[in-house]
Amino acid sequence: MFAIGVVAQFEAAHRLRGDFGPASRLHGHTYRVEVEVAGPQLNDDGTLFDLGLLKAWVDEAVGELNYQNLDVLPAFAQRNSTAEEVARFLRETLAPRLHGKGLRMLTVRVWESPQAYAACQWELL
Ligand SMILES: Nc1nc2c(c(=O)[nH]1)N=C([C@H](O)[C@H](O)COP(=O)(O)OP(=O)(O)OP(=O)(O)O)CN2
Ligand SMILES: [Zn+2]
Repeated sequence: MFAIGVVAQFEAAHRLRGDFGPASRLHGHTYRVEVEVAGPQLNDDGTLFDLGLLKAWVDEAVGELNYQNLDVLPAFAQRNSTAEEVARFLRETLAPRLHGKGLRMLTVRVWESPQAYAACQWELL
């Protein structure tokens, strides 16, 4: 299996509903996003998939969240804006573009701080 990945960053505010202590008040994070795709075969040009295209798609998806209050976005209307749900949003945005390209697995990792992350893995075939 081969894998490639890109990294992006965004700033956003949110509050969590539930028993999250200070995190139930409005606050912000500098989120770090890591997106990896994996597959068994390289193309004739020696790549698994074009890193530039992957980066452009990730930047576009992350751009929808940058400098937003996550809680007022339609994507989070019925969901707590946890790092897991941010990872889910990015997976749901990216996966349709990645299907049918010989890739097997999409992994999205969302860091809320340098110490804490949530990840979402999705089979692409
Ligand atoms: N499973 C999850 N748990 C929590 C999430 C999450 O996304 N998934 N998010 C939060 C809050 O967003 C919170 O802002 C994070 O707070 P905390 O873990 O306390 O981290 P801090 O850096 O703000 O605090 P330190 O104690 O200084 O590390 C909470 N839980
Ligand atoms: Zn938070």
